[in-house]
Amino acid sequence: MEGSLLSGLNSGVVLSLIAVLWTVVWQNLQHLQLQQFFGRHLSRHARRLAAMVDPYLSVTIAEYEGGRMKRSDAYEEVKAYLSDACSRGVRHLRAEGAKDADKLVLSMVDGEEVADQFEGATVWWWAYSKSPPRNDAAAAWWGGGAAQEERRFYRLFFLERHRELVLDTYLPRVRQQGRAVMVKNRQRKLFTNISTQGWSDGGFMRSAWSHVVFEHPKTFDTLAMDPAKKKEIKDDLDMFKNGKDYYARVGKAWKRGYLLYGPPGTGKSAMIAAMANYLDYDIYDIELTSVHSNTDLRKLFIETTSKSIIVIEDIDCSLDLTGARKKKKAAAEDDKDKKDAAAAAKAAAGADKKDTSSKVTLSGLLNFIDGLWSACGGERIIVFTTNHVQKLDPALIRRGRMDKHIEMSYCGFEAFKFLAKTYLDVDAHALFGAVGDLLREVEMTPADVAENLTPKSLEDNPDTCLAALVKALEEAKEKKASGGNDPDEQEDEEEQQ
Ligand SMILES: Nc1ncnc2c1ncn2[C@@H]1O[C@H](COP(=O)(O)OP(=O)(O)OP(=O)(O)O)[C@@H](O)[C@H]1O
Ligand SMILES: [Mg+2]
Repeated sequence: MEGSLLSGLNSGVVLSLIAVLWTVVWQNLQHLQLQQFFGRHLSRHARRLAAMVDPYLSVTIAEYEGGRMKRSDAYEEVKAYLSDACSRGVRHLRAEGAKDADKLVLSMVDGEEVADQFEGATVWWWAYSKSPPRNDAAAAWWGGGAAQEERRFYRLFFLERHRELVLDTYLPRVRQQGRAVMVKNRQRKLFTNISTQGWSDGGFMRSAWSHVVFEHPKTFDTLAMDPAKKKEIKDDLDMFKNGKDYYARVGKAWKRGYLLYGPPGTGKSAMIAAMANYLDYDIYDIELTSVHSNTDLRKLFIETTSKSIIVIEDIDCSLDLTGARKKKKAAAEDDKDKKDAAAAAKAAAGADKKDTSSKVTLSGLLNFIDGLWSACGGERIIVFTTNHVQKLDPALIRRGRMDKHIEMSYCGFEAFKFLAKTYLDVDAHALFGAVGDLLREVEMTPADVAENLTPKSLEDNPDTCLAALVKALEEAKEKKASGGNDPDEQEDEEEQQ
């Protein structure tokens, strides 16, 4: 018994060695471009030979599935599972940061192998990668265009007599445990899209997104807004998060659109951060101006993972349908800053160029939100923000696409009281009445109120901070009375002419 196990193990190691050698030989053949000459015959014979002597089976799990469109969940799960298993037996490891700042998540580097035990059976995991081919014909087969990146794989070897155990019990267990490890080590991420300029030239990026760890401190507890409105939003988010069965029952894709609109500084971006922290989701922040076609936009979408918030900020400024406004705004700003008409013309020309290079259209965007592709994955929230809701195409913001419209408005008395509590730790004060009256007369954003309430020196206290706010509000009121114009309104007026 022991002998057969030993011989089993030995032949396992020998066969793995043969597999490794074969890969090296194969890669070199490719390298020498003799692959077409020998490759097909050799690989067929080798496979036949292996089938005669090999009592082992293998399962290969590739990093990408569906061509190169989607990262494989199974691959990530196996990687996470092995990160627990492999720190024991592997000599060469790759390390990534973990949720706990002192810890590292380890995985095998390519070419490493690790054995695992399961209900008396031994299996071996082997990590390897394939380099992109160097001739054009093979490159086209590889993934369309001149693919630049390696492909990574895990291959599992096991004895034929363990086929059922491994396929029916072990592999599902690996995926399950992998998911648990992923949750344990999960750091929330803030993704942004890489410019897609290179894609259409035939190049290929490993991922369309780059990311940093998401560590925004804003939560609903520190977001000043009407408590009733805040509760409504939190309830809506809870319903969404726990709504898997509901969405399946009514036959809708598990996603929800939010439109946040309001003047600058009213907390739209802050609200997105609070939503992500509340739901424990990742954020994908799409910069539409660096997406060059509808196809690229779709690719971006497919690469997002579930449990995420997809954000397009200032949607009115990024789409073709408001291109004219953008040019006018750029020109106006330049005029104001530099008093230089030539520079303004140049800026407008620059805006022109940008518009022609970005081919994302309204219909592309609509498709992105609720086309057939949008149903893949699930559990995604899409958020648009804008300062000018009235300029958006009604098709874009109709219910079903943007299900919930949230107005982020100027600071009201309730929001002020909240900010006073957060910033100064006061619930009541003699100046509250004056602030309340002034807030009814003048519009001030929560960002400005918060700034006035922030202590500026060690001598500052609630009295001085509140007095500073009252002063700022009075100044704003005087300005309003003397006819000071809001630049946004001015711009709107210009446009209407
Ligand atoms: N309601 C609020 N409660 C607490 N802080 C707020 C609130 N609104 C704004 N702030 C603070 O003001 C600053 C600016 O807010 P934010 O960036 O969210 O505004 P915005 O609406 O996204 O503006 P823009 O339209 O210019 O992008 C942030 O530091 C934010 O924390
Ligand atoms: Mg913002």
